[in-house]
Amino acid sequence: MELSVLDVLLFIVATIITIWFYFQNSYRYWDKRQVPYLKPVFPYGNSTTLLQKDSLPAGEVYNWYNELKNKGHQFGGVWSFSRPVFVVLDPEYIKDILTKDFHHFVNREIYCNEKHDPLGTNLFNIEEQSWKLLRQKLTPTFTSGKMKMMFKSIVDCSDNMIKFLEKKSDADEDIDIREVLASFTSDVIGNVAFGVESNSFDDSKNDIRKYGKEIFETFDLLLLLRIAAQRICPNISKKLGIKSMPDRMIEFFSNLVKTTMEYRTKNNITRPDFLQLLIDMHQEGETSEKYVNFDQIVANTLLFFIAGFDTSSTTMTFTLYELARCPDIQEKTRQEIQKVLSKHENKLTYEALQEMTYLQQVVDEAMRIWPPLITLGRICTRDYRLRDSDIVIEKGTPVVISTLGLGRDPRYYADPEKFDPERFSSEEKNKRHPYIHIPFGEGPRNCIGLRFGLMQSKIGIIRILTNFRIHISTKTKMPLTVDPSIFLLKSNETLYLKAEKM
Ligand code: HEM
Repeated sequence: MELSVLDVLLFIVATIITIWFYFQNSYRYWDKRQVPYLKPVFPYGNSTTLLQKDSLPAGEVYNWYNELKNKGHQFGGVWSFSRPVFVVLDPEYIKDILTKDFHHFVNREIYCNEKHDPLGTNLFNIEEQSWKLLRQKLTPTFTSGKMKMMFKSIVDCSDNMIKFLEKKSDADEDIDIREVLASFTSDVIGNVAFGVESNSFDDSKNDIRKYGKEIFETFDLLLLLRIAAQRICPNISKKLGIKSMPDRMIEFFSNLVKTTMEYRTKNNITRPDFLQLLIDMHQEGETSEKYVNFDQIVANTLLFFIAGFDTSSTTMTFTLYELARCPDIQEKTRQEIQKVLSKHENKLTYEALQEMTYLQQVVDEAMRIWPPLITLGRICTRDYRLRDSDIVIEKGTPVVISTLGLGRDPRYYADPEKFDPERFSSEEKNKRHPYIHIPFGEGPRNCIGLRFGLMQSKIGIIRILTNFRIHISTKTKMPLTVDPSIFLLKSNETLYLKAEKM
């Protein structure tokens, strides 16, 4: 049977009309459930940031937070394309979802395909029982004892950064501080996750740094299409078997782990790092409950690298930005550091770090304004009735929380743009709901690397502040603004600093 042009045209029109009806039906979802909502636009729903050039959807949740807040709501419904999404604003509801009723919200809605992409199946992505088991196995890797063991490696890695900054200071050159800190954290995580002694300051094109850049800084149309497909029909996109990263990247990291494992086993070498802890678990054998297989080792060392290096360098970048803008606070922080160090024979030790309480306030305040992960997400895994209401969040509904929105909400922080570490004194902290400041997430699925992330960020800041006075270069366009196009926080402007030797 031959089809005429008219048949084809009729088919296309019928398909468009069917899709349109499907979307319109979905756009009645929140109204039917008496949940306040933001008006959607066909076919994007409320994901209109996707319309912006070079834009991924990270910033949209912040916009949803503000729009719902301005209408006086504590929660609300939106649509990502045709898919209903639940946005939570109120800290007490956030506490229910992340902690108290966690068993209804165990998973994240992240693309994860165990069959086709074993290396994408890491702790961040996997679900339910598999997640629970792996989290139990990996938790002992992040105890304070293990952090103490890795402390010296991090301090040693910071030497190269200080040497680099000294050269820049002598030449009176501007410093792209984000790039410097990304090199430092890339060296640290390369060292503790893969056992590689890299120096990104001498060899800025080394492979670990190169792939790190690629993971976070490459915009790719395929990725954008995949996100759109996932949101409209997550089950179908899962079955397509697309991998989470390019084959050559997977191959590079698998080979790196394989070679290091073989070398250590053959030469009977052990090192104080994450990789060693995973190798030890692997060597316990399949019958042990601690056992992790080779793919799990690669997937999770890679995850530590991805989750650990950009988040920490972002924390340091924005802390230094605020300290450079506020010389008095910079001086106060330096004085505390020097006072504590003098009590510890001028040695930077794990114990000395724990005593620097003002530094912790400074980092908290920087993460309030600039949380490295601006959105937290969960997927409802069992129907859930919202406290004191008849509203039921149905199984399969994505739930999102804006850490950026909470941190900049004037209801919680007067003059939210102002950098003021006093907001995190114990007295001030006690006045606020604890779920307003959650830069590491909360509940059983919070950041497993919190201790490590804070430790390496503080070490970087201490090393810089004890060697240099920092200033904003005139080359920096101020004030910095948030780039909504990527998953992790970044500013639209490059932050250039000047470092003055002390
Ligand atoms: C300052 C640095 C860091 C920040 C701000 C940060 C922030 C976060 C946030 C917000 C989450 C999501 C939590 C939630 O959904 O409730 C997370 C999860 C995670 N982070 Fe971090 N992170 C940092 C450093 C690290 C480091 C250094 C590592 C590893 C070495 C790491 C590994 C992970 C992992 C594995 C998860 C997923 C946990 C799970 O699903 O069980 N993070 N992080």
